Amino acid sequence: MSIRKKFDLSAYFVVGPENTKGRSVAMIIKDVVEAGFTCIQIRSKVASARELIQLTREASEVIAQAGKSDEVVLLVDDRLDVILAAKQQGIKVDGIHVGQDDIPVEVCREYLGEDSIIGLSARTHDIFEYIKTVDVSQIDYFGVGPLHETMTKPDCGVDLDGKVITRSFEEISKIAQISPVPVVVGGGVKLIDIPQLAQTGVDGFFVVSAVSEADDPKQAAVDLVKTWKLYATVGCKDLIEKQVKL
Ligand SMILES: Cc1ncc(COP(=O)(O)OP(=O)(O)O)c(N)n1
Ligand SMILES: Cc1ncsc1CCOP(=O)(O)O
Ligand SMILES: [Mg+2]
Repeated sequence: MSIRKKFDLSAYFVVGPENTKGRSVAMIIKDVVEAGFTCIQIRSKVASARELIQLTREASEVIAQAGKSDEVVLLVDDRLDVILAAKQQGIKVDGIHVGQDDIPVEVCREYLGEDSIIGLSARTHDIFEYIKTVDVSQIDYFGVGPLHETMTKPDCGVDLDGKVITRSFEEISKIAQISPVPVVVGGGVKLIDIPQLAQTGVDGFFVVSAVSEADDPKQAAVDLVKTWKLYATVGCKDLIEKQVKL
């Protein structure tokens, strides 16, 4: 079965060489894959096309070595050219994430085919109306955020007036209810946010710095996955009892 039909967005790690404090991107990806993250996105605004292809290759190998090529998806941010080159070189890459000003999703679908995953960042302005009405026929999920302002992407959530709009848990719950496709939330997400985020009904969280800048990325990733699983799968009544066991 195509991975597009059964992928899991719950724990999503976005990373590039500018995020790792000089440490190996591949080693941190190995940590998060072993910790149980389900999606990996290669994203760099500084790496060359060839560096991005190499990072994609290394990520794909790390996922394969963990025996998780059929369950952990590997996406690349923005760069359809990089994905096409990687695929031509035999690298298993599962799709692309694009934003509102990036290459259109219809073009991505045409070049990547029906088995690839395409994620789209939701528009900031009038987000509820946008999510309810935009054509989602070519996309597999929405990226929504930020939860908090973030130095990793200072322009995330900038509205028409230039101000950053962050999303409350109430707004995120509403987005989860109205969205016709799965929703993943990121931007400033830290471990402390996970219990409330998991209870909003969204399909997952995405992080960069909570893992990539941690002293111990593996432990940070384990804590995020464990906490998400705990809070996403229980009802409010069970929470007090379960919290004791955290
Ligand atoms: C999962 C996820 N959601 C949102 C984004 C942001 O993408 P975009 O709006 O294209 O901005 P850049 O990441 O390209 O700066 C993302 N990358 N991943
Ligand atoms: C890639 C991206 N897209 C929206 S916010 C963001 C960066 C989130 O980084 P962090 O988890 O460090 O706040
Ligand atoms: Mg983009």
